[in-house]
Amino acid sequence: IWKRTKDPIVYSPTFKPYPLAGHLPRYLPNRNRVADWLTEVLAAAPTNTVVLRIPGDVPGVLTANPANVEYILRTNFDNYPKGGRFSDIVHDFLGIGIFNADGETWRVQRKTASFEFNTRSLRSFVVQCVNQEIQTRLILLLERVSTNGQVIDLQDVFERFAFDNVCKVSFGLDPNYLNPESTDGLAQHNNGENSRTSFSEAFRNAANLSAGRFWYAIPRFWKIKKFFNVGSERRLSESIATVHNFADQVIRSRKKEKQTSQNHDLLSRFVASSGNYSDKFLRDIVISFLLAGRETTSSALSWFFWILSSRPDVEAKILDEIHAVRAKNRGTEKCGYDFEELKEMHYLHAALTESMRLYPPVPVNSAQALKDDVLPDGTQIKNNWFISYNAYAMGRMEANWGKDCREYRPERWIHADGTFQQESPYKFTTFHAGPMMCLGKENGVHSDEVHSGIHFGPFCDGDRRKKEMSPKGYVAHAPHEGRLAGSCEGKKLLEVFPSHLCV
Ligand code: HEM
Repeated sequence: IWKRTKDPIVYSPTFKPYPLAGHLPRYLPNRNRVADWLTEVLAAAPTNTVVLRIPGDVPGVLTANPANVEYILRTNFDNYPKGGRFSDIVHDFLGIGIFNADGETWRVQRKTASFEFNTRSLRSFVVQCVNQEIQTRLILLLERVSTNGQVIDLQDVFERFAFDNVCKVSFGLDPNYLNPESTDGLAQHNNGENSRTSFSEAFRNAANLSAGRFWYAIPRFWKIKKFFNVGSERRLSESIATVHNFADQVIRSRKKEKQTSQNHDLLSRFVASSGNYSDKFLRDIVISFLLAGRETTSSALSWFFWILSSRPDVEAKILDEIHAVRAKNRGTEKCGYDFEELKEMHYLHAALTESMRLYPPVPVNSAQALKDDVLPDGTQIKNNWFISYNAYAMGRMEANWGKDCREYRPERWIHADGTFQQESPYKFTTFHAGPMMCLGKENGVHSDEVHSGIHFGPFCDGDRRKKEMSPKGYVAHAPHEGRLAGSCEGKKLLEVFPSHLCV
């Protein structure tokens, strides 16, 4: 048996599989601490890269090596689409939306979306939506909780805050999920708004249950549950149906308004663009955008405030910087910040980036090889294998960040002249890199073009974009607005939530 099953694959000497069982016996005792376990595995491997084999699944490569990451995300991009392994799992929910698309289907969405993300009008719309959400909901909620001495789940609050924002920007729709009238953060809606509430809840369930499919010890076991329509799969199909029905209604009415609409949201922009998209295609696009901005933003904010709760020194520096910028620009009495002010807050930028280095909202990202290949560190990869880069582990590799890699130290992002200094996106992979880099990141595709040397040629209209860019090319980003909310009126968010943050 041993001879017949002898594996021709070359494994890392520090991460050998068991005969037949592969790495399953190593994975099972660590399945409740996968992120830390994989960090240990990758840190011990000579090139921070290992081959993984779980019986019943295709083998794959895990890496935390920036040279390998650059190779798969940029140099040999065409050989590493998302592929069927990923797409199969999320297809029910995302369809062929940008998050789940490859090839021409991805390119079409990326082209329109990246153009729109760099327009001044969309950026102004984002600022307007986020400011409104902060002033009329978030601050009211936090103030009331603080006055009453209540305990709330801050991650839940941020999730609702992010969902309201991203719905308004993507859909032109306000679900009012962060309702200040509700002390536990749960929206209590009246009759007319019930469908919006159930849409928000259904969206949350659909996202969580779809993600749960990745974590089965027996890969594809969820397909059996889906076939019999039981348990989590039944709940998932119900949630998806609710989301889809609601989205379809909005899309139909938006198409009717097409000629008269002055809406600035992304859906209206896609409807108004020259592409004659089907309702289903538009639905897939919008759902991907909702997913893209919702949990990423709330996860980033939750970890950031959790870290700050134990670092009063960093909190004090952030507040000093905010006060200095405010005093310099327009005194202390006004709330809200514009792009130019945010750009002056280098320490705040560093503090947030450092928190996302250690706790990236998207900790793992995968692609699938189309052809056999050899990565820059010599690791062999075969056709159809998956390849994952592990952003969580990458933020904790001594080879990437030095001996103090596990320390939270915003100063590592500050240049000698006091300004924020970017890192290569192939080393700081929190926002992905290469042509598929996150569109929600400030500087959007531009920062990546600078790092990767890629020009978006066929997908971007350089002239119009240049005209519409602000003088310094800054792009709106929901978390910037959110995280400044607490400093309005001089209040410190961390005094409001001393130690009750749930993450
Ligand atoms: C802290 C906040 C965020 C983080 C850490 C983040 C991270 C990421 C990552 C890792 C990806 C790559 C995903 C993949 O290809 O599998 C991505 C893609 C994307 N992000 Fe973000 N994101 C954030 C916020 C946002 C926001 C607010 C939006 C806008 C609504 C957004 C829009 C997108 C889009 C459209 C893509 C797909 C790009 C493509 O495939 O071409 N992101 N983001």
